[in-house]
Formats: sequence, structure tokens, C-alpha cells
Amino acid sequence: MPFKVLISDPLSDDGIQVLLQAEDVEVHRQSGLSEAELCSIIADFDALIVRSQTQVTKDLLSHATKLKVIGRAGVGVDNIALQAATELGIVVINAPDGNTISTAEHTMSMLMSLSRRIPQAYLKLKQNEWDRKSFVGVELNGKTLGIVGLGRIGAEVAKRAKGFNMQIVAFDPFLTQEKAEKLGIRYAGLETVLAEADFITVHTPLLKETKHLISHKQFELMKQGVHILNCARGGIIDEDALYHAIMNKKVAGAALDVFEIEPAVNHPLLELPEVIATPHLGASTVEAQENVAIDVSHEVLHILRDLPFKNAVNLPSVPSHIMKKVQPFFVLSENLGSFLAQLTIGAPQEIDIQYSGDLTELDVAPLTRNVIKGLLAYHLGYQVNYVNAPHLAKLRDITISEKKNTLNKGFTNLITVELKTNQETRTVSGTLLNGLGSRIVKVDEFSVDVVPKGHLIYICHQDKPGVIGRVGTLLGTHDVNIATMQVGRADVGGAAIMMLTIDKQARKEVLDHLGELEEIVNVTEIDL
Ligand SMILES: NC(=O)C1=CN([C@@H]2O[C@H](COP(=O)(O)OP(=O)(O)OC[C@H]3O[C@@H](n4cnc5c(N)ncnc54)[C@H](O)[C@@H]3O)[C@@H](O)[C@H]2O)C=CC1
Ligand SMILES: O=C(O)C(=O)COP(=O)(O)O
Repeated sequence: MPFKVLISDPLSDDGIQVLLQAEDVEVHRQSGLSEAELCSIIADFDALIVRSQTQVTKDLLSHATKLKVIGRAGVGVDNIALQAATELGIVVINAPDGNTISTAEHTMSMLMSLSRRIPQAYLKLKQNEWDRKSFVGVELNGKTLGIVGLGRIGAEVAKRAKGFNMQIVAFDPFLTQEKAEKLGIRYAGLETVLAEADFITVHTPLLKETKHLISHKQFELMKQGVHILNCARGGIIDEDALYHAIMNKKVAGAALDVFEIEPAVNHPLLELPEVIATPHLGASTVEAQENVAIDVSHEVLHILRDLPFKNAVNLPSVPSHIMKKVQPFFVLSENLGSFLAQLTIGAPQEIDIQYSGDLTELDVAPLTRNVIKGLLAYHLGYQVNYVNAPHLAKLRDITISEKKNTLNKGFTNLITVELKTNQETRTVSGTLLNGLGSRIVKVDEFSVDVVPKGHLIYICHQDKPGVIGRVGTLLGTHDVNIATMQVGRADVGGAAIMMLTIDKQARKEVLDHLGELEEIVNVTEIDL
């Protein structure tokens, strides 16, 4: 069955070619659907691709029983119920780089239009009025541009504004003096930026912390006759406060590309001659739309095909050079989690993961996610994935600790997972051998050398002559072929283990017979 992808907002035809041409993908394009219409069809789809119009609500996601990925062809994901997606294990990815330049250029267009009142003059001329008195503008030259949010777009705006000989003062919690100097701009706190600027432009995301970042109190700090721009998100600037600041002449003009509620029609701000506006057009260029559609299509395809991807919004981002190094350990880490889930009895309470050898130099957080995924998926099934595994563990009060240990115990890399349940504590260690693949090298105190793959039988027994032979004979009699066998013991005659790899799953009664053999303490079948 091909993967079904729903594209619910207008996207560049050229940009989505990779999806249209993929043999394992069926693309459906339906823009302008109501939430009810989306709810009625979403269960059919493996992937959903949106821009800013489609509201991906919690309710919509509750109907999305097959959905694996939501692709946002753009930057802002404030139209997507991220927490709900995370809890349901749906990866949310965006295309953060493709529309930076277009949005920065749109901001510059707005800045120039605002300073010279071009839209107002244009409107009058279109009404056949030749008015040369009402539209005296101000120069940008030598003026101070305050930038709130100096990320990708803010930084591109700064570069361009410098070309107009503007002084730039910026606030961003991640901006350092050093970076500001490199960009040739001045770094200041928010209040200073607001107080010193002639033009203020916001370029933050819309978050809980940035909602109404600019409100009544902030307008009071500004210069008389300041100009305001918002080409980021409606809601960063409090629209009521802006209305009042324009009415009482604090603000001489405002340029808005975005509104708290879109589409914004019959909006009080649009009635003010000081306000110029566009209908959320920052990213609407041929180039930006093609870029974001290409980026998001590739990412969605990778996720559907279980291949590595990078721009996940609801996962910690891992730089690609680190991802490349930890990726070879993905299967091993998941298998170690799954191995322990099958070996232990009782309710998991604590997972302790230790990384040693080369792994101490890497960001191992993705591996920890995989261990948890492997561990929980054994009990919780397909609902667990890389995205929601830590969340599901937290919901079950399972504590997770991740440590790095410089003692490599003779292995160039080693992952040791300890699982504490309400009944026992068990440990397994695994390593990745250069060119030979992964191995389980220790279970509890027993050293072994087992490929973690396929059907395994784990047997605890007393180290006595004849036990191994009896196990082999019993399995042979029941037509169970042993592919590999490993034995491990702590002391001669003491507790010992046997790990067998068998070609096909053994029947339950065979395992029960095994458990009844003399000297056998218990038998566990493990599938990896
Ligand atoms: N009008 C349009 O069509 C478009 C609008 N956007 C909007 O622009 C926003 C910014 O986009 P990018 O520059 O690509 O994102 P970015 O993530 O590169 O930059 C955002 C910056 O805001 C900063 N920030 C966060 N909280 C802040 C605060 N309280 N005060 C000051 N700075 C704060 C962050 O540290 C970051 O550096 C997007 O989130 C999106 O909402 C993006 C593309 C098109
Ligand atoms: O990328 C963003 O955050 C945007 O706001 C662009 O929105 P759009 O894709 O044009 O609906």
C-alpha cells in the first residue's frame, strides 16, 4: 500500500515533484477544507503537509490514527498543536531556511513603503487624486532600526538595513556581544531597543513568552512618532495596544503582514490611514515557495520511509555531523531496551543508561530515546515511537537517567542499560564492533557474545555437566534448530546462563519443557 500524503494548503507544484514521482506515495491536494471536513478524512493519511492556513488542532489529531508526520512548508508552527502531536508520536517538521530571504525582503519592502507612505499615495492616485502634500515621508538614512528577534530573518533584515545606512540595535536572548559586533550592530536589552529606535521590527516566533511582547507598557517606552513593523506573527504585538498608540500619536505608522486572527478582514487597524498591510505575504514568492516545498517534501518522504531526517520541531535537534556518528547505534540501543523489557518481570520503574568509550564524546540523547522506545514498545506496541517515548515513560512515572562513563571495559564503545522494576533489577550491555555489527556482551554479571537479532532463548541454570546436552537434545526432538549458542558463568558450578539463537520461534510447550529440565532455573524467549 502506498503512503498517503494530504497537502491541505497551496504548495508549489515544482517543489513537490519528489513526492509526486515517488512510487510508494499517493499525493492528495485539497486546500481550503473546514476542520470538520479534515477530521472526516484525516484517518486515511500517513502524512499531512500544511502552510499557515490549516489549523492542525488537537481535535483533528485525535482523528489522525495513521498519521506519522506533519510537514510545515514554512517556519512558524503556531498553527499546529505540537504537544498533542508529540503525545501521539507524530513527528512535526518544518522548512526553516527556505523563506528567510523572501520574508526579510518583504520586511524591507514594508519598511520603505511605510517611511514614504507609498500605499496611501498609490490609493489616492488610483482614485484620480494628484495629492503631493499629504504624503511627506521620512528618510531611513541615519535612523535607528530596533530589531526584536535576531534569528534568521532578523539578521537578514539587519544586513539589508545597514545598506540604507541605518543604525541597528537588536535584542534577542541568544544574541551575544561578540555576534552583534560581527554583524556590525549594537546589542541591547528589550527596553533600550524600544526606547532608542525610530523603526521597530519584530522577528520572533509566536510563543507563550512572546505573546503581546509589545503591549501598552512597551509602547510607553518608545519615542514619539515611532514606526512599527510586524512581518513575523500576529499576536507578538498587542493589536489593541497598537490601535491606541496610533490614536494617541505615539506611533506614526505601522506595517503589518500578519494578524492575531487571519484572515483579517474588517479589522479596526485596517481603517487607520497610518496602517499599511499585506495579507501574510512574507513567504509568498516563487523562490520561497519552491524552496520550502522541496525541503518539506524530502523530509516527509524520509520519515515515511524510516530514513534519517533533520528539521523535527518536536524533537531535540541534533546536528547532522553528530547524527551521522550516533546513527549506527540506533538499532543496538533499541534492541537493548527491547531485550530488557522481555527479560524482566514487574513494572518498569527506573532506566539507567551508561555510555562509555567513544560514545562519551557524542550527544547520546537520540540513543537514550531509542533505548526507551525499545523498552516501552514491547508492552505498548506501535503507539510508541522515537518522538513520544520519553513522554510515555514520564506518564508512567518511569525515571530515566543517562550517564557517561570513561571506563571502557575493553570495548571501544559500550552501552549498558539497567532496568529496575518493582520486582527485580537486570542489566544488559552491548557494543558495536567495527565491520561486524552489534553484539550483546554482558547480561547481568555474565559475559556473552550474541548478535542481538532474531529469536533468542535465554536460559538461567546451574553450571553442571550435561545441562547443555539435555537442552540441545530437547530442542532437536522438537525440531528447533539452534543457530548459535553462548554460555556464561560467574563461578564453576555456580549460576550460569545459556543464550541460544534459534531459526524460528519455538512453541510455548517446548519452552515449558525446557523449564522443567533438571538444573534449569528459568527460560525466557526474546524476539529482537
Ligand atoms: N510573514 C511571513 O510570511 C513569515 C513569518 N515568519 C515568522 O518569522 C518568525 C521568525 O523566523 P526565523 O527568523 O526564521 O526564526 P528564527 O528561529 O531563526 O529566529 C527567531 C528568533 O527570535 C528570538 N526570540 C525568541 N524569543 C524572543 C524574545 N522574547 N525576544 C527577542 N527575541 C526572541 C530567538 O532567539 C530567535 O533568534 C517565525 O517564527 C515565523 O513566525 C517566518 C517566515 C515567513
Ligand atoms: O513560514 C512562516 O512562518 C510563514 O508565516 C509563512 O506562511 P505561509 O506558508 O505563507 O502561510
